[in-house]
Amino acid sequence: MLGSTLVRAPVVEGRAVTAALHLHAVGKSFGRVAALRAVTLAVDPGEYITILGPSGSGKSTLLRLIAGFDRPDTGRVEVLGQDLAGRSAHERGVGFVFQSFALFPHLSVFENLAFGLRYRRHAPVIDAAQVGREVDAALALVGLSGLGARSVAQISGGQKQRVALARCLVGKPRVVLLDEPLGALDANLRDQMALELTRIQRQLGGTFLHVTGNEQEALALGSRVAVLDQGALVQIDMPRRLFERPASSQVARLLNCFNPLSGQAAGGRLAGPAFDVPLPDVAAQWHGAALCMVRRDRVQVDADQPGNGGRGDGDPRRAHITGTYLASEYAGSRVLAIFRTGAGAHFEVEYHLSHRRPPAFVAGRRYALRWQAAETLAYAA
Ligand SMILES: Nc1ncnc2c1ncn2[C@@H]1O[C@H](COP(=O)(O)OP(=O)(O)OP(=O)(O)O)[C@@H](O)[C@H]1O
Repeated sequence: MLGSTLVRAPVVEGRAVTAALHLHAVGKSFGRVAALRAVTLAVDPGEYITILGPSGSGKSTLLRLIAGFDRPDTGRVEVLGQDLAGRSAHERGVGFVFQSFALFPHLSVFENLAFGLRYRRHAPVIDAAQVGREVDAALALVGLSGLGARSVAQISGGQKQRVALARCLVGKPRVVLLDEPLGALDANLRDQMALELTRIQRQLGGTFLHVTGNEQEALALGSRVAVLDQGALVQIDMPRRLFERPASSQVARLLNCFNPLSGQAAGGRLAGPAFDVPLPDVAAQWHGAALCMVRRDRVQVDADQPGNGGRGDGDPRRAHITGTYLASEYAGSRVLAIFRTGAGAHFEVEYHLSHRRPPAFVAGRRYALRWQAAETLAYAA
């Protein structure tokens, strides 16, 4: 089977002794732009790591340095303990799946896979029967058995994505790099292919590094998620931990599921334009500029009670602000209800339809938006 031939790191008493991929303080600048700043990351064999970052955060640069398409200015890249400095892209044993698929358009699906096997510099496969077996195994792995004779011009976008993945895997890479692999697919295909990627990775036991700007993709697929911001790795954590405890307000913003409230902290409360809400206990003694992040799915919406001065329903640990309902966005199993606060900012409340349904809000009407102080995240600004 294809998976059994992938190179794995030695394991002692169930613990890997060598990282599959180890970046040591890798830095890269383009002129005055620091694309990567001392990035250090160790990826265990068999891990599926997602790298989440906004546009321009250095995701592609990072992959290009690992793949050997570009060289770091500082630091080093190791695969299974070997320093890759001075090794060309062909000699690294690192596979790359491009967002644009980068297939040879004039070749069949079979030939797209066979090409790399026959013409690679290190250990080319010349025996036609062996080429056939390896290509068939890779096509079976990605669910494309029987499609080998088809021209790549005659297959769908989803199938192209699978061919691109199979073409990478047929070379038995030690590490698989995926550059926004779902970016070119429509929403249905994206969900399907996301499941396929994790199935394939588990089946192979391979090491995958997947970069994306989509927080849901990063959280759903990664066994750990590394967050890249302005060229620096700002947090590496399991998805649940990252979601519940973003290390900074930048990370929380990137997760795209919080409402930010900036104001002045004093006396255990955060006061800002048109709000005055209790801070969580960790920030009870704070004094000065601060930022609270309120999870969209933790907000309760009720009919507003006029004249309460924004102090809420008497529970001092429960925050209360007033918002005017604007509109809702429906996204499959979720609904996002959008309100405007007294300060003119948008405040969003998320309803997961399997848990709770939104009431019938009336556009232009004022509502009370409430949450528990203990459930907010506080950051010094
Ligand atoms: N060849 C280059 N020459 C000059 N600047 C570059 C080059 N490649 C990248 N940069 C700059 O380095 C920074 C990081 O770019 P990079 O493409 O790695 O980001 P990214 O996170 O992959 O972005 P996107 O998600 O938009 O592809 C950006 O400021 C970019 O403009």
